[in-house]
Amino acid sequence: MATTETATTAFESITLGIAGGTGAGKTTLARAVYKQLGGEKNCVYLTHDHYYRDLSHKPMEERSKTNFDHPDSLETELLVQHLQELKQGKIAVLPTYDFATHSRTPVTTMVHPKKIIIVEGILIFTHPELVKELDIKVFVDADSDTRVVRRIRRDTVERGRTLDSIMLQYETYVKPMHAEWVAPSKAKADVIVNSENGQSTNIALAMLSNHLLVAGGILPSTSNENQDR
Ligand SMILES: Nc1ncnc2c1ncn2[C@@H]1O[C@H](COP(=O)(O)OP(=O)(O)O)[C@@H](O)[C@H]1O
Ligand SMILES: Nc1ccn([C@@H]2O[C@H](COP(=O)(O)O)[C@@H](O)[C@H]2O)c(=O)n1
Repeated sequence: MATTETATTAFESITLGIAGGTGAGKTTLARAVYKQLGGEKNCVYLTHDHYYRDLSHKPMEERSKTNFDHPDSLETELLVQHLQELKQGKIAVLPTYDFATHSRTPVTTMVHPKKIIIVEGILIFTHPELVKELDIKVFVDADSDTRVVRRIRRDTVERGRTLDSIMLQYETYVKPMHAEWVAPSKAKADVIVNSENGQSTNIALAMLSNHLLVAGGILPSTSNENQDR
């Protein structure tokens, strides 16, 4: 049957949301899926981390005492706007963020719409408007001891933090906000991945990649369910 395309036809894309506590392995899984699906050829990668509110107008001491684990610390409405623009086939201009200074950088990234949009962040399942935009929701789970050890390693190496500051921030904000916001948001997930277990992560990667390649129209379905009889 012939189809009629109009200028208002929505761009067909499928969105994958990856949530989970700090250090759970969200970025690792999201990057692996992105790579497996052909990288920038087929995918856009959006990290909620780049939407932290800019604190450059505040003194440094005040900035570092901010609760970055509460949903209000992020400009999620801008992420939703970008997601909607991409789904409508429009270009989106994304912010970037500097964890060392707790501020947005002057650099923006222009991204073109792609068939697969990957969105990742600790709090992405806590915002109803964002949840509505996600077709597949994955929660990456790991024990809190595992996550805190991973975070210490990462934040000292990549985010310019001291051990004392990481521990203080963890006790004051990260742990209580995880219990209040992140852990309950697991109920929104379609799939829960156990990142303590390498095999679980590998299986999830293979299943998600296969599903997205077909659902995103990159590979034809091998199922004969829909064939004419
Ligand atoms: N399944 C895993 N097994 C072992 N280490 C992992 C696993 N997933 C992530 N890591 C390591 O833990 C650290 C934090 O992972 P990351 O993906 O950045 O977590 P998140 O984005 O959830 O904060 C990284 O150093 C990463 O290499
Ligand atoms: N200026 C900031 C902003 C955020 N954080 C912490 O980042 C964590 C989320 O990132 P993950 O990659 O770990 O998921 C979150 O727990 C915030 O505490 C920060 O330290 N400084």
